[in-house]
Amino acid sequence: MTTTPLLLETQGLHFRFGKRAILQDINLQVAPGSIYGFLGPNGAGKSTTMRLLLGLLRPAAGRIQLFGHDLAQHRVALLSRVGALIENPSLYDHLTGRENVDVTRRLHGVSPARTAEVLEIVGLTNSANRPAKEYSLGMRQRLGLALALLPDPDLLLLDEPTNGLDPNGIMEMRGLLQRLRQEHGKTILLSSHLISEIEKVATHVGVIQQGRLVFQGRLPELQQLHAGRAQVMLETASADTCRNLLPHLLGGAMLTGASTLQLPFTSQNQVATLAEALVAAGQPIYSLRAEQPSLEDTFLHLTETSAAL
Ligand SMILES: Nc1ncnc2c1ncn2[C@@H]1O[C@H](COP(=O)(O)OP(=O)(O)OP(=O)(O)O)[C@@H](O)[C@H]1O
Repeated sequence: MTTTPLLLETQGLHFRFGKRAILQDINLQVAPGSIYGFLGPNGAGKSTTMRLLLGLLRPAAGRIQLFGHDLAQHRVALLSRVGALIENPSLYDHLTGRENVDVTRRLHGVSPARTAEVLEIVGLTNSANRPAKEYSLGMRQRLGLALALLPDPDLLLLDEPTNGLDPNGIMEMRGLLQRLRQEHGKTILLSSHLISEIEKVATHVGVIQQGRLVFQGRLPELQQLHAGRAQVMLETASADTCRNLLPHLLGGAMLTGASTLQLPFTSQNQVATLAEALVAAGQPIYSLRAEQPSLEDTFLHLTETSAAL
């Protein structure tokens, strides 16, 4: 996928809970400086993968490499360069945002000046003296991120960081992730079950379905794959008649109703040629249009294809 050395790589990662295979042959490739969107429906194995990457679970087989080194052999040193937000952050509700950061800062042995820095990065400077119990869910997530940023990690692992946030909270988190990448040089692996979320922020995407990676690449590659799924929709009097009259143009079309046909879109010229041929054959055109399925639909298609394999 990339020629630069990878910041995070898994090779043939397998994991089982008891006899049940949860992850199979996961080969993640996360390039430095990327925002890698780890996308999959609920239960696909995103959280389990994150836990493996953090050394919280042990793989049944396979290797995890962080910063070019084997996690199993250099666990403590490598994980000291990783910040994580895995579930809702555990905060002391009666303490202020600043006090919450300070407690964790002392545990990390980081300099006192870092507290104000991380609060500033996550945009909580103005709310730093309010108790955490007064924070919105979005502010709590950002405070959790501030804690994760204390040791200035190179890699951030964020499991569904926008889950449960309102649209405003989602936008703030998105802006924050972009700043962390662009201004602070962080590499970010973030999971989500919503492609609409990933699409707005990720540079790379990995799609996981039922414990298998079914797509991995740059976001434009996924979008290209998506563009290739555009369809021509035709509404006429008799779909069957049109198909019989124009086998060279409509032979591969799918009947979606007695009067509707659908076929893969190849070019604008294809649509124009089809319109001319229908008119020449004396068939009415009630509507003829190229239609792009939603990106959500492509994502589902990817996962359905893999399920069928
Ligand atoms: N402790 C456990 N014991 C047995 N099975 C588990 C356990 N934890 C998770 N699983 C199963 O592992 C699979 C993957 O779960 P995981 O939480 O990694 O999925 P996910 O993609 O993160 O989904 P979600 O967004 O719903 O958390 C699911 O089928 C889940 O039921």
